[in-house]
Amino acid sequence: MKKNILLFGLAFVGGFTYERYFPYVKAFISDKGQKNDDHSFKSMLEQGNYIQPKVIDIMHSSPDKHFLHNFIAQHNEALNVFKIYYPDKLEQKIYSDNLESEDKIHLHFVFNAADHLQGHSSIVHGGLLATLIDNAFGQLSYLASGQIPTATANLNINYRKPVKTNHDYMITAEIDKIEGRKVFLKATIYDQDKTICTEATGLFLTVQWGGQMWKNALDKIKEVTQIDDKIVKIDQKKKE
Ligand SMILES: CCCCCCCCCCCCCC(=O)SCCNC(=O)CCNC(=O)[C@H](O)C(C)(C)COP(=O)(O)OP(=O)(O)OC[C@H]1O[C@@H](n2cnc3c(N)ncnc32)[C@H](O)[C@@H]1OP(=O)(O)O
Repeated sequence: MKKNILLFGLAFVGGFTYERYFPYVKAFISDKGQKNDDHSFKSMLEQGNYIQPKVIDIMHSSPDKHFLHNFIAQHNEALNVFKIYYPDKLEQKIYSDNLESEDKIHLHFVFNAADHLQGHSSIVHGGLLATLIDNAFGQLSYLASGQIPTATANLNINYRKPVKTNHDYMITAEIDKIEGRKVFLKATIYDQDKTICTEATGLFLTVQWGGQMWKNALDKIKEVTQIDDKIVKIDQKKKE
């Protein structure tokens, strides 16, 4: 009888731990099923000490996926490359809730759209570019406003040159200014020769709704990071 209770207890704790942490641990160790891990901007970003935000990996593997992550997961063949980068210094600050207003918050987002996303033949649909820019702005404004959710109030896009399918492009998005609840942003899409293909500006306003799943994902990262820290400390003690 005691043995059965013990086994039941172990199964419960094991199941709970698996359910709670597995998606997040998996996100850290998996290759996220990317068809192509390489792209034209990789060495430039590595040299600039850019890294991929862990929260994005987590959204890919988490049941709380939002629209773009669902879209990518469900249409695995739509984007050959989908990678978001920001300065490595920024990551540590975000997870330690230590982001300061003078930190120059920006991100780079490399994408390569497959034929599935063409509008005209071999040209990426402008609506997809708007979506990618909108999402980049959403992420940046969320971080810049101290992890308060924001909503798109205004988005302006100038399509200067066609963006081709099956080619690598980089979106660079940055904060222009912040005035109270208003976050003003700007973005540019470059091709591999640094030619500007698309320019955008946006106004995002902080809102009371919609941010809980991102907050949960960030909290999970903090928990997993704390677990990692503890393992590192235990390993260090063993060596001493
Ligand atoms: C690393 C990553 C971490 C994860 C990150 C999370 C990623 C998430 C990514 C997902 C991203 C997905 C993103 C999405 O898809 S968000 C979904 C699409 N957007 C919406 O659904 C928003 C719909 N609109 C609204 O709900 C309201 O209109 C909002 C909330 C925007 C403002 O209504 P609210 O009642 O709150 O404010 P207010 O009207 O008193 O105005 C306040 C001030 O703002 C000024 N104003 C307002 N509108 C405009 C305008 N259009 N141009 C210029 N100015 C404008 C206004 O004049 C006033 O100025 P002032 O008189 O005070 O000077």
